[in-house]
Amino acid sequence: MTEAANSARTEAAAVPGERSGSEGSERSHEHLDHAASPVHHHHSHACDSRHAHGHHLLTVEDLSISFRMYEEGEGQSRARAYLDAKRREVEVIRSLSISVHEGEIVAVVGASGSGKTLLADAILGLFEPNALVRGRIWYDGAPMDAAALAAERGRGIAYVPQSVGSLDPLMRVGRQVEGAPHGRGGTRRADAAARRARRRQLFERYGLAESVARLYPHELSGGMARRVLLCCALMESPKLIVADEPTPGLDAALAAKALADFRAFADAGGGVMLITHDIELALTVADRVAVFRDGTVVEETAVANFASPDLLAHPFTRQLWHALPEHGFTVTEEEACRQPAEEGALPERSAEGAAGPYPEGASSC
Ligand SMILES: Nc1ncnc2c1ncn2[C@@H]1O[C@H](COP(=O)(O)OP(=O)(O)OP(=O)(O)O)[C@@H](O)[C@H]1O
Ligand code: NI
Repeated sequence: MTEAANSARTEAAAVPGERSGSEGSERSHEHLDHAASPVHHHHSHACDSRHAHGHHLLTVEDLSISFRMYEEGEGQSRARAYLDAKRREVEVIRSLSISVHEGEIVAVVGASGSGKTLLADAILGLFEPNALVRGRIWYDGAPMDAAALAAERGRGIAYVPQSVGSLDPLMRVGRQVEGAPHGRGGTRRADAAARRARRRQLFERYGLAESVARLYPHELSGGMARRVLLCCALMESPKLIVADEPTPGLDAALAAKALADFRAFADAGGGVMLITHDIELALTVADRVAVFRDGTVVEETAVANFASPDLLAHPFTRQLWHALPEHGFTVTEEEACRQPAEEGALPERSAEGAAGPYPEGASSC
């Protein structure tokens, strides 16, 4: 993608609806510490033995993200205000490590609010003004700080954001997907034509009529907007795609198409981090699953290990296994609130009082 379109999209992506602030992106660079030397060949997780993976495209090590809440402590001495602010520091991601290799899809599954989008934000170099970020991130073998990550956004690392509000509201979606052409004169015209052809191909693949290219984002339905975001990511030749909940709003056929495209992208040597709350979906397409709970990865395991709960190491992952519809019953809230001490098989229960696929549910715990 060329500079203009990329920066347009980048700026848009820096203000994705809910809770981002563009001013925040620069502020916390110094907090992503890079003291250690690159250790990207180090494996501490279980790798998929079926899958002869290539090198690490992405390694996140010991990532922690906290938010400072500033409301308190005003009108007091600075020292007092500092202490109050410290006390109001809320850690949302803690000691998180995860990696994505060439050729694989790693699904990140976890309940709503467990920190999945924050992980994506950190990988894309998008930080809130009040965020404190610590840890190490390597992309394609190189240690990265926030600025370096932001520079890869839309280039080496494509992002399918969760919020459809991240499209540029002032640009027709066709141009937005195509991006501005590279080069000068004839080269530029050829590049523009090639981009248009590629965009048309993607629109056709995702059932977007050619007339959609002339629409502005606010004229799209939610599902159309999501397909446009997918087309944006697939337009480029990134090495890594970070897709945050890319399928809601798509019907089954379109969702399957999107997942098949991620699969093809990975099979061609790319890496995909597929963030989803839908573990069933994750199991159909991913090579490995990183199970998220309360801001950290409690287990990173091969999809094949979901064949039996005995192959799963963490009690929470086993609870997820038991909660899969094909295993006949779900976990009640009471069980969900129990501590990992009760590691054995959960007693069989009816679906009554089920807390959904995530044992902690919406958290009445
Ligand atoms: N700027 C912020 N200040 C304070 N807390 C924040 C901020 N941004 C996010 N959080 C908190 O961090 C937690 C994780 O949020 P995140 O969006 O990463 O969850 P998620 O796993 O992506 O959820 P979902 O599945 O609903 O998208 C939430 O509790 C959220 O309230
Ligand atoms: Ni999210």
